Amino acid sequence: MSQTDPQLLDEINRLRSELDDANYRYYVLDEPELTDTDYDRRLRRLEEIEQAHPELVTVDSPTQRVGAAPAEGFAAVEHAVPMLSLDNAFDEDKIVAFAKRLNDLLERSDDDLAFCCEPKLDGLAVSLVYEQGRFVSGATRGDGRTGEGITSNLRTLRSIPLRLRGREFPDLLEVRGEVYMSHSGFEALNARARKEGSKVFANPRNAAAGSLRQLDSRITARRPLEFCAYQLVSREATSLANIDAPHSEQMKWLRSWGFRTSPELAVVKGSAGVLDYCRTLGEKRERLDYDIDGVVLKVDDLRAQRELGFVARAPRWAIAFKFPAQEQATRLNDVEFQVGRTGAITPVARLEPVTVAGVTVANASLHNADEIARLGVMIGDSVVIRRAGDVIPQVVRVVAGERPDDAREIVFPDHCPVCGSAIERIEGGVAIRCPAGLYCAAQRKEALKHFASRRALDIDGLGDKLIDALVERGWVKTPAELFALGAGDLAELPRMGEKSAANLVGALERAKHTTLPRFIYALGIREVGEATASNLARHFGTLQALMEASQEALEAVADIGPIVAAHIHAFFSESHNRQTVTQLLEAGLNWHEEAVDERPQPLAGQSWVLTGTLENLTRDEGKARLQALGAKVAGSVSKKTAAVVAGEAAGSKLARAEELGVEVLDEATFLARLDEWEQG
Ligand SMILES: NC(=O)c1ccc[n+]([C@@H]2O[C@H](COP(=O)([O-])OP(=O)(O)OC[C@H]3O[C@@H](n4cnc5c(N)ncnc54)[C@H](O)[C@@H]3O)[C@@H](O)[C@H]2O)c1
Ligand SMILES: [Zn+2]
Repeated sequence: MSQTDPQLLDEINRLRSELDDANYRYYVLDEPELTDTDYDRRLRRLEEIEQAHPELVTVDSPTQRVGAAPAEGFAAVEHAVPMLSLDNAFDEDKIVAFAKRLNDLLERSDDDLAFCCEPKLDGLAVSLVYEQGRFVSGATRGDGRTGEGITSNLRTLRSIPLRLRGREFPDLLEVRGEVYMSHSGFEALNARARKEGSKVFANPRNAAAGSLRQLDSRITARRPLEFCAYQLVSREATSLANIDAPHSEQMKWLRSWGFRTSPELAVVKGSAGVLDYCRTLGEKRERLDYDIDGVVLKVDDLRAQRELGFVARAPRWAIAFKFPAQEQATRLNDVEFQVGRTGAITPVARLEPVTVAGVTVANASLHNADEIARLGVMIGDSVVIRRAGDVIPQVVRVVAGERPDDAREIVFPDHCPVCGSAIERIEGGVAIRCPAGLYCAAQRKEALKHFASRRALDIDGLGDKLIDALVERGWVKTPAELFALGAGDLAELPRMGEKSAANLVGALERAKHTTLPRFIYALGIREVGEATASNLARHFGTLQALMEASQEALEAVADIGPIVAAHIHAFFSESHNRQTVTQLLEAGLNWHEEAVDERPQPLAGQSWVLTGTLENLTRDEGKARLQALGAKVAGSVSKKTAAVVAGEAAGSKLARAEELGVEVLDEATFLARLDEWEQG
C-alpha cells in the first residue's frame, strides 16, 4: 500500500470534522453556520479525495451518511425502509452524464428514459405511517435509519390527512414527503417574532425544522407548516391492481387519498426533457411562494428503479439538479437610513455586491435596532444574505470569526436623514420615524395625497397622479404651495386642459374654507383619524390650544391614550411642522373656531356599547358618529351603560345588557336615531 500524503490526511480529517459539525448544527440544532454553498463545496471536495483514494473511505465518513442522529427528547423511530439522501447535479452536464449512466446500466440505446420531475422543496423529510387508513405514526429522517418520533406534532398540520379518503389504499402504508413553510407564512411568523422579541428564524427551512421538532405540539400547531407528499412506500400487499405502477401514477393515488403532491410534477423524456423542465422551473422559481433548491428527477418506471438500486446514501435512480443557492456571504460596507413614504426610517445594509440565486444584490433590509442587536452585526462584518422570490433580501446572520479590526458600530441617527427633523421613537423605541410628513421630501407625495383626500381638505380634482406630477416637477414642496398654483401652470401638465386647470384653482380656493377637525385630520399626524381629530377640535376649541397642549393635557381627551398623545405631542414639537401650519394659515386656510362647539351633543355624558356585526356601517364609523354626538363608547356593559347596539351574532354583551335591563337597539333603530340626532 502506498504511503498517503500527510497533508491530504489532515485535509480529510478537517473536512470530516467540519462536515460533522455542520450536520449537527443543521439537522439537530436547526442553526447552521455555514452557507449551503460552503457546505456543498466541502462535501464535494471530500468526495473527490475519497474517490481518488478509496482506501481512505470510512463507514462513518459524512459522504457515507445521511443527516444526523435523532436529537434527545424525541422517541427514536426505526424506519422500515431507510430514508436516503439524493445525489446532486450542480450543472447541466452532470444531468446528461446521469441519464447516460442509467441508459448504460439499463442497456438502452436511446436517451428517452421517462423521468418524473418535481421541485425539490427546501424543508425537511418526514415519513408518515397509516394503518387501515389512519395516521398512526410520523418521524423525521434522522440519520436515515432512525428518526425522531413526532407524531403529535405532525397531527397538527392540516395538509396531513388523519384518515385517508376513498377505500383503495393498502392496509399498511408509508408516505414520505417534505414539511416546509411558505414565504408568506415565514414572513408573518418572523414579523410577529420581531414584534414580540422572540426567536427570529434565518430562513423558511430552519423555521420549518425548528417548528416541527418542538417538544410541545401546541407550538407546532401555531406555526404555518405545510406537507407535500413525494413518495409512496407501501409495506404490504395491497388491493391495488399494480403496485409497480409508475411513480407518477402513484402520485395520483396519493392525491386521491387526500395528500397534497406538487402541482409542478411532470413526466418528461430523456436528458433533453429534464433540462427543459429544469430551465422552466428555474424561471418560475422567483414566483413561487415557497423555497425550492432544485429539481428532483426520478426514473418513473418502478421496475427500472428496482433494477438500478442504491449506493451508500442515495438511490441510483434519482438525482437532484441544484439551483443557485439563495444564501451567500458578502461584506457589509455600510448602513444607511432610508425614509419610507409614510415616514418609517429603516436601516438598509449596503453590501459588497454579490450574486444570490442569479441576481446581484447590493442592499438588504436590517429592519430595526432590535434586529441589529439580535444579529450582533457591525459595519465591516462578513454577513450571510438571503434572497427568495420577490421578498427584499435579508441579512440572516454574521459569519463568525471574520470581523475585521476596523469594524464599526451601527449608529442610529437622531435626525431624519432626508429633512433633518427630530426623529420620533415608537413601539418601545424599536421603530423610528420622521414625524414631519408634510415637510419631508421622502413623504411628500403620500402626505399631500392624504391632505387633499375627500375626508381631509377634500380638494376636488387633485388626484394621486396629479400630485405625483406636481411633486416630481418640484412645483409643490409644501402643502401651502398648492394654493399658489396658477391656472396657467397647471394647464401645461399632461391630461390637464385649461378648463380642468381653472376648475382645480377654484377647488383649491373653496378648500381654503374648511373646519378645524378636517384641518387637524389633513395634517396626517400618526394615528389621528377623523374621530380623534373631532375629539381634539372639540376638546381644545382652537388650533393654538391644541398646538400648545402638553402630553398630559392630550391624554385627558376622550379616547386618546399615551401613544396617540405622544404622536400628537411629537408632531407639534417639531419646528418644521409648526412652520407648515403657519404657512397654511398664511396661504389663507380658515374655519370658524367655534363651529365645532355649535354641533348638537345630545349624547354628552352617555356611555354606549357596540356589539356584534353591523351590516351598513363599520364599528369604527358607528363609534365616530356616537362620539361626534358626545357619547363615550365603552368596551363592556355596566349598569351605567346608556344603550347597547346589538348587531348580527351579538353574544355575551347583549346577554349582559338584557340582564341589567339596559336599552338594546338593533341596527336599523340605531341608524334611524343617529340620523335624527345628527340633524338636531
Ligand atoms: N449549511 C449547512 O451547514 C448544511 C449542513 C447540512 C446540509 N446542508 C444542506 O442540505 C443538503 C443535503 O441535505 P440532504 O442530505 O437532506 O439531501 P438533499 O437535500 O440533497 O436531498 C434529499 C432530500 O431532498 C428532499 N426532497 C425535496 N423534494 C423532494 C422530492 N420531490 N423527492 C424526493 N426528495 C425530496 C427530502 O427532504 C430529501 O430528504 C446540502 O446539499 C446542503 O445544501 C447544509
Ligand atoms: Zn424627514
